[in-house]
Amino acid sequence: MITGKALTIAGSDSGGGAGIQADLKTFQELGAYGMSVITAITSQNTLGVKDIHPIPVEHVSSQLEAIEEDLRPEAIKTGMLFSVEIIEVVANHIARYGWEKVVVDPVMIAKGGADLLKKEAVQALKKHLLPLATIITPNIPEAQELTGKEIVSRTDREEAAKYLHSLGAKGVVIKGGHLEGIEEPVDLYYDGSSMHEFKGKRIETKQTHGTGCTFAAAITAQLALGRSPFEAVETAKAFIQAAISHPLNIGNGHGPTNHWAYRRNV
Ligand SMILES: Nc1ncnc2c1ncn2[C@@H]1O[C@H](COP(=O)(O)OP(=O)(O)OP(=O)(O)O)[C@@H](O)[C@H]1O
Ligand SMILES: Cc1ncc(COP(=O)(O)O)c(N)n1
Repeated sequence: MITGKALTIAGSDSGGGAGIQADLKTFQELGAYGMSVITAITSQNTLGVKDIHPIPVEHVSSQLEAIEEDLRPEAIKTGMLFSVEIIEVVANHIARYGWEKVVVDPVMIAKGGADLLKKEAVQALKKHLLPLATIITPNIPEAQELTGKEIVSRTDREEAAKYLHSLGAKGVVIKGGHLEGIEEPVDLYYDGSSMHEFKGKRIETKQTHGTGCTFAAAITAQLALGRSPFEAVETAKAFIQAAISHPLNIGNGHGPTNHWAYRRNV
């Protein structure tokens, strides 16, 4: 029986716009049951990241064990993983427990510029986590880091998606939020045989803190509820479009998106 149990393995954002907090709000809005494994505590608001406290690996491990022992997730999402050690322990547990629907959001740098993944951990992410991914959701700078290639054209994005698929990710979404000046930010989704595009309408706003986390969490909630990867990406695109279109206008920097806009259909 599908009950919609969704797990996020990510960092805590004290400001509530990204990370664990964005993920749990998104799960709730889409009718999934949310669970969390915290990898790091960030002291953060809409102006930026002030401090990062990584959680010792044994505590990451014991959170994962507690969930497997009793609550088995139906889909999981990874976000900020910070270090090689945390990536290894997370990947080992996912493989050992046979958790199957895995959304990997390869979070690297916060909007304000802080490193949320150590430089040396990019290779570990590629080696250990990418092969476990049902869907990986890099933005353009993250796709460049993962492929080692500059991405300018549409063809570059398609090639990047195919390359990441060849490394083991079953599905790849290259997000288009960073395509400056383009009216319809297109997210490309490659499922191993076809390239699909999901178009949005660009909103000129600073209120985009946590867009990537929210988008990936919406995919995860949908997978936990039994939707296909295609349906999950389609709904996630509508969810993030609504969340960006109805900003809360709080904080003095990059404000959070509006997680309840989609369900309330505002
Ligand atoms: N200004 C915008 N207007 C409409 N859609 C947007 C805008 N910015 C981002 N998006 C959409 O939001 C989703 C997240 O994309 P984005 O490329 O911003 O991810 P990201 O950089 O990982 O986000 P973040 O780092 O803030 O978590 C994508 O579906 C993208 O197309
Ligand atoms: C804990 C955590 N996880 C992810 C992000 C990325 O979000 P953004 O790029 O919008 O700052 C973040 N800022 N904090």
